Amino acid sequence: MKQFEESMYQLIVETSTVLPADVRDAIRKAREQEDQGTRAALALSTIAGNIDSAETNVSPICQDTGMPTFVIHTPVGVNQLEIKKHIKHAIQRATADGKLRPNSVDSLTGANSGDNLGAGTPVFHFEQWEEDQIEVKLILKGGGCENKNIQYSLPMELEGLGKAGRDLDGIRKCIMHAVYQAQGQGCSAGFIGVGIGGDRTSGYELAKQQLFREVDDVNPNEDLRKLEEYVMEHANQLGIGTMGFGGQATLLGCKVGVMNRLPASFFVSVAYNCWAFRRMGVLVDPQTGEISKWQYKRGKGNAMAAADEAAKEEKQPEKRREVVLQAPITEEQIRDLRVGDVVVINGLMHTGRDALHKYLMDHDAPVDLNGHVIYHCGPVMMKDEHGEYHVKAAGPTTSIREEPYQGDIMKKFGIRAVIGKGGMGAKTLKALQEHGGVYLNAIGGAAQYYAQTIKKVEGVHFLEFGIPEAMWHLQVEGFAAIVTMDSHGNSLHADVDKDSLEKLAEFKEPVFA
Ligand SMILES: O=C(O)C[C@H](O)C(=O)O
Ligand code: SF4
Repeated sequence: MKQFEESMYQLIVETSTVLPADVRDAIRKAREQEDQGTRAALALSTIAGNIDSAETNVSPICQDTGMPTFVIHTPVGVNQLEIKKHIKHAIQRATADGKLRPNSVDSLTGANSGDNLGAGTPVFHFEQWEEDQIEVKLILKGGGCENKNIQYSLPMELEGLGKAGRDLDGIRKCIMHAVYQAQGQGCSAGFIGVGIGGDRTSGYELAKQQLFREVDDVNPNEDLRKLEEYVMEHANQLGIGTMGFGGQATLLGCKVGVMNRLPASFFVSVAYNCWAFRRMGVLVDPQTGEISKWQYKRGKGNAMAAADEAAKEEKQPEKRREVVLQAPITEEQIRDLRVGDVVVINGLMHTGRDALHKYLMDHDAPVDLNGHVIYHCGPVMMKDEHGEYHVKAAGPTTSIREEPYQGDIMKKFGIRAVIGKGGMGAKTLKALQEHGGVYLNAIGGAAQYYAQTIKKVEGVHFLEFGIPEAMWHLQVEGFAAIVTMDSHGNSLHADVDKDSLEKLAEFKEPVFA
């Protein structure tokens, strides 16, 4: 079955680098709804360009290639142990080739296995079926959107929505709340899978299974069909928008499944997936190991940027202030920036995420950070034959995880700008004001777009933290991001959160009585 391993390799590469047609169509529709020149439209056009680049470069759409999760149906008699072995080899190969980021981390020591294999990774779900082909479906769901999954236990009281009971209307409220609480942190506009019932484990599994449904399929259960339609219409009125920048498109898909529960339990489990909704499937001939059919309409050759050009001709984008900065940056330059400005960075920036922030709290930095820029990013890197590193994908990670550390670290080292996505909280906002700092929101998932701005990897520290967590020193040119938190106490994230909570409260009255 040598060919089977090759087929699995193809499936993994396609899933990581080519967004399927139904997802592309949903993103296209979202773009049509946004007014040109708004922050949301700008973000969506970057996303569209990024989707095209990933396909052209055969490189990851987003640097977080997620938890590889395989759902496999086999004819009776097929050896499932062999299948697992071949898939594991294919995963190792795809990781070595820079199509997957090494993402399997020891939960106690923090050690990265380096090849995406380890206890519990990848995830396999096997089922037998009566068909004569093997079906393998794969989803690569990143950590940022995984963190926005949520499970409700009914009855309960929900922020903005009041009591949610054990009925269809209570479920409706949970789903609306799930979209609200994700804000832009899971790289909205997103897709949700909802599982009603089960226990805590099977409920989440059911929610994830829904993500394998096509975006435009119709739920055969009449109640659930109505619920899905309601959510699609009303969640998009919350005004969260792409990347939480505000706007019309917040949710691109909602799929709901139901299963039985215990009398005492009533769970509503929601799996949130970012716009970089990477899932694909294949049918494989068990004799030859070759792919006989792709299970979703593929996105290959279905360019996103063409729509962009058409849109540009219609309306002229609104002008916004653009400020070019190069580190070291002065406090005066930072105090001049306001929410809404576009900052273009040239020169040096340093990556840092969870492990580095924790480390810097009680250690010195290995390089001078005074006036410098920290980028919340865990890139995909490849080393060439001369030992030099090259960036394969490098979008931002969710910044809020650094909330306990960020303000202190900026003050301690004189850092002037932090780049990430999803925004930060009150503690950081206060520190930006006191110290003279700025938060720049990059477009989550646009890993190819940002990789192209990185001209050279100057060096690296803390490689022992693993590739994503290491501190990479990068030379960039034309790295653009939007000021969403400034040194005057303004936060776009706080504003959007407040406005969307008010809108959420408008959906308090019962709909499905
Ligand atoms: O781990 C990453 O690079 C990104 C992560 O998926 C996130 O959304 O924060
Ligand atoms: S960075 Fe955004 S697009 Fe990438 S996996 Fe995380 S949530 Fe998804």
